[in-house]
Amino acid sequence: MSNQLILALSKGRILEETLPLLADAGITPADDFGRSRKLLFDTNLPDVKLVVIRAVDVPTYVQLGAADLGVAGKDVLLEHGAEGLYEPLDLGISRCRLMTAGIVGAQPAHAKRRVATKFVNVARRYYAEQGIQAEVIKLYGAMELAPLMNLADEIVDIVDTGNTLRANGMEPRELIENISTRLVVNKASMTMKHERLRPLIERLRQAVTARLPA
Ligand SMILES: Nc1ncnc2c1ncn2[C@@H]1O[C@H](COP(=O)(O)OP(=O)(O)OP(=O)(O)O)[C@@H](O)[C@H]1O
Ligand SMILES: O=P(O)(O)OC[C@H]1O[C@H](OP(=O)(O)OP(=O)(O)O)[C@H](O)[C@@H]1O
Repeated sequence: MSNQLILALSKGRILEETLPLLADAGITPADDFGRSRKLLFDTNLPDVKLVVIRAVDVPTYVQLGAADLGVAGKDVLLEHGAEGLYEPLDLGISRCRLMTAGIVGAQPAHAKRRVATKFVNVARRYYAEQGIQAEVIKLYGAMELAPLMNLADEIVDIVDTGNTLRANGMEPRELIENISTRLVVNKASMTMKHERLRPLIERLRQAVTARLPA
């Protein structure tokens, strides 16, 4: 393990909300951040580097110790599994819900419910807990299209405003989990680099707390 602390950030929507939070915690990326094709960045803190990767890859980097810490949606963490990871902090950003959804008014047409989702592990677990037989179909995006094209009876997906569902004649059904973005830490790093990780986690914790309504 190197002497650097590597923080893995989720690209996209989460990144936009993570950067102001990092700034509040006194962590700012080097000047070229966002202006180059680079993926590994220095910060104002000499021993902290950032990597910016796809959201689904963050748990893998942190679990396997390529990164010491990571910022990832709870949806992604539930799907990946928690092995080798601590989750010390809810960052309170990118809030949304993981839900089942279907065509407005439609009843599942098949004895074994066909469910399209990119969250296959979450979906299998959820339907098993409900005692519902489900055939889970893996998709990588545009889940809302699947019931319209009769590929599936239902989807499991992220819902925020509900606009995407409404725009496609669909309705939210059951809540599976409330989602927000979490800080995750590699378990071995937490032991080996505790002295340097602890103040960093504390700075982030204070930045999160400062945003809570009084
Ligand atoms: N509509 C939403 N509102 C709030 N948070 C959301 C919403 N959609 C997704 N999220 C959260 O943001 C995370 C990343 O979403 P984003 O749409 O940027 O990436 P993605 O489409 O899953 O990733 P990629 O572009 O790499 O395929 C999700 O894992 C979830 O935690
Ligand atoms: O309830 P809403 O406010 O409409 O948000 C839900 C939508 O947001 C996410 O998609 P996103 O906009 O990130 O697009 P993508 O995942 O397909 O890239 C998610 O996959 C839903 O489709």
